[in-house]
Order: sequence, then structure tokens, then C-alpha cells
Amino acid sequence: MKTARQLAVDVLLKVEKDAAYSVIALDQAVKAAKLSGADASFAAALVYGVLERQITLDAIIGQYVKKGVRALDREILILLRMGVYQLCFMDGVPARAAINETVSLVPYVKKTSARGMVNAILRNVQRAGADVLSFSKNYAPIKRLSVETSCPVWLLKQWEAQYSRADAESMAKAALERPPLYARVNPLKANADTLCDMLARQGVTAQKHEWIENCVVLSDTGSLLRLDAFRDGWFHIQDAASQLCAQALGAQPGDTVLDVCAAPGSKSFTIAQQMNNQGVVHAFDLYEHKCRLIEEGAHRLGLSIVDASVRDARTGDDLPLADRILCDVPCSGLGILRRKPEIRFKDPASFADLPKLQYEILSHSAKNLKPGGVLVYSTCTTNKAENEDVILRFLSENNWAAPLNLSEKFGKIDFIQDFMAVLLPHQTNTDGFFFAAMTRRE
Ligand SMILES: C[S@@+](CC[C@H](N)C(=O)[O-])C[C@H]1O[C@@H](n2cnc3c(N)ncnc32)[C@H](O)[C@@H]1O
Repeated sequence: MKTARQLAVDVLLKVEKDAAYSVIALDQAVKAAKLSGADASFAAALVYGVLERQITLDAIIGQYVKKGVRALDREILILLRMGVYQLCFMDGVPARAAINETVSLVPYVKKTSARGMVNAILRNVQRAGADVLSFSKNYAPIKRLSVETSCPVWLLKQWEAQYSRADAESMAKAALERPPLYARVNPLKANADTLCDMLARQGVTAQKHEWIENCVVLSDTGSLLRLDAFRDGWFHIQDAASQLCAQALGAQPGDTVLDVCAAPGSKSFTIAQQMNNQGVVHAFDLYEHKCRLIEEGAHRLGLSIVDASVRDARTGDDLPLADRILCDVPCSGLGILRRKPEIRFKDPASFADLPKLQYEILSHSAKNLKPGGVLVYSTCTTNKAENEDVILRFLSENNWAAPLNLSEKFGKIDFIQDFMAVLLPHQTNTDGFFFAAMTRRE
């Protein structure tokens, strides 16, 4: 049977070599290896920790490798990252275990000749102790911040240019924290109090969100599938920012709603609940397998009005006119670094075409909006080119579209203008998120 550390090596190699998403790769590996709860938690802490701290870890390792970290075999680099992470960032792991366990993994990755080097580098890091990052004192401020927070320089520069230096620093630090786990209460089956009571009986700490109705913050859940309240459809998992975005649509019972980029369905579910399961929510996605996820979730929650099907939001046939349209478009995901740490290692050039795609989805979808209807455009990125730039261009090119004031409805969050909100993780303890609302003039 695999150990937690062996499993972590496998997952990190998959993320590095195949650009796999860590959440999916880890989930698959843990299920296949049938790891115990404690081992699975340790493997997860190691995988996410290494990915989050990768820039810092590579900078440290680079101090002890003359040719630089890129000259190392990938397998060895991953082992060293894991070892240095345990030495520098995992309080519960004694230094000796961090070193010995890492060295003992060298044969596992079939690089036995590197044993001595791995041992020597880890011992050097152990000796450096609290001074391990002292080399970065001589770096330019932005490079130093990058090394200390494991955030790429290009992203820090983008945040600084689009927000402020202080925000860039805070966002980089926030990206290293554990995100809260937010649940959305299904009002067809429960309320926040009954849900919290039900979860408490199964050892879950559940607290009502301070100001978002029907939002509950969970901890110590273990697998959701063990929870009666989950299996019985009393809640679904949805970040608080995403819950606010779904609320911003203001759907009413009896409405016709188009959710044009809907999978895995969390916003469709919240919208259908707001409609008291009356009317219809057409939940579309580009991929068949993702539409199945929407169907499964809707079934578990008892939401019969959610109708999932495959459709390309850029080109799909025209649909019936809708009271509400949600365009929760694909984006760079720079607001969810806490959940998907590897996003920070994507090539920023790969984001260049996103505004065009997002604009196409928005333009094509907006044609179906009824006069007086509401359209919400949203992303989980902090990048203004994918957010306000897309919306402002759309409004300037479509006279029939009018911004819709949301700020009165959502007093607790920051609005760029009264119809466009941006949530930043260090301010709201949510995902980084953007949403904007507009209506079709009558
Ligand atoms: C941000 S996610 C949607 C999250 C979802 N609204 C939720 O709250 O659970 C974007 C989704 O758009 C889908 N997508 C990407 N391109 C698309 C297209 N051209 N047409 C329709 N869906 C698309 C992706 O498969 C992905 O599931």
C-alpha cells in the first residue's frame, strides 16, 4: 500500500507533468490508494502546501544547487520541495523525519544516485533554520515579496497596477491561507438553524454567516458523503461570493432563467431555491460530463426546475426570451488561488484570449434578455481585463443595455460603480470575485 508521502509525490508529478488540477488528481489518488483519514489529510496538506509555497521552496533549494533548480530532475525537485516544505512550514513534522522520509523516497522515484545530494541539501536547509530566507533581503522589493509569498512577479505587478501595492501584498498573503468552507442552505428542506443543529449532531462545526442569509460556514466536515444533511439535500457547497452573485440576479418564482455557463451548478441551485422551485432554470455547459454533475446536484437538492443540457454559449441557437440571464464565464481564476494553488504557475499569456471569449459569451447570451429583465456577468478573477473592461465595452456598444444598481442591495461589499462589485479575499474572506448587473431598457 502507498504511503501518504508516496501519494503526494505521484500527485505533484501529475500536476507538474500533465498540468493536472491538484484537487482532481489528489481526489483520484486518495480513492485509488484507499488511504486512512489521517494519511489522506497529511497527503493533502503536503500537496497543497508544496504547490502554494513552490516559488519560495524553489528559491530556497536554488541556494544549494549551483546550476539552478531547473537543472534538477523533476522527480528530485519535487522530493526536495516536499522535504523543504516539511522542514520549514509543517510544525508537526520533526526535522529528522522530514529529512529521512524524503531521502527514503529517492528509490521510489527511481533516482537512487541522487540520494546523497537530497540528504545534503535538506541538511543545509535544516542548519539555516530561521535564516533560510535571509538571501532574499538583497532582492528588489517585488522579487522579495514574490519569494516570501510564493506569488509570481507578474501577478504581483498586475495587482499593484490594477489595485494598489498594499492590496497586492495582502492578496499574496491571503492566497496562502486556508479558505473557509461555505455551504448554502436549501430553504426547500431546511433553514440555517436546523442545518447547523443537524450537522452538529454529526460532529461538524457549523455557524451562520454573519450577514449572508442562508449561508453557513463549516469546519471538520470530513467527507460530505457521510453527512445525512448532505445526502438528504439540505445544502450544497458554494463560496460566499458566489452565493451573493446568484442573489444579485434577483430571480423570482415563475421566472425563466438562463445560466449559460452553469457547471458544476452551484449558482443554478441557489437561483432555483430563490425561485422556490417554480419556473425554469436552463443550466447549460459546453461539456456533457459537466452537465451530469448539474443533474446529480439538482436531484440531490430536490430542484426539479433545473434543466441541464449541452450548449455553446458563444454560438448556441437562440433560446426563448428570459427574465434573468447569468453569464458566469470561464476566466483566469486568479481569485481562487487558495483553492487551486497551481493557477499561479500558469503562463499569463494563456489568459490573453479570455476577454474575447467572455465578450462573445456575454454578447450572444444577452440577445435573449427580455425588456426589463436582469443579466448578471461574473468571474472568479481579480483581473480587470476580464471584468470591468468586458462590461464597460459591452455597455458602450449596446445602447439597449443599462447598468442596474446593486449597491443598495449589498451594502457590505465594495462596488467599483454601483452596478459592479469586486470582492477581494483579504477583505471579504471569500474567493476573489467580480459581478456586474444590467437590464434591457423597456
Ligand atoms: C466559472 S465556471 C461556471 C461555474 C458555475 N456557474 C457554478 O457556479 O457552479 C465556467 C463554466 O463554463 C463552461 N464553459 C466554458 N466555455 C463555455 C462555452 N463556450 N459555452 C458554455 N459553457 C462554457 C466550463 O465548462 C465551466 O463549467
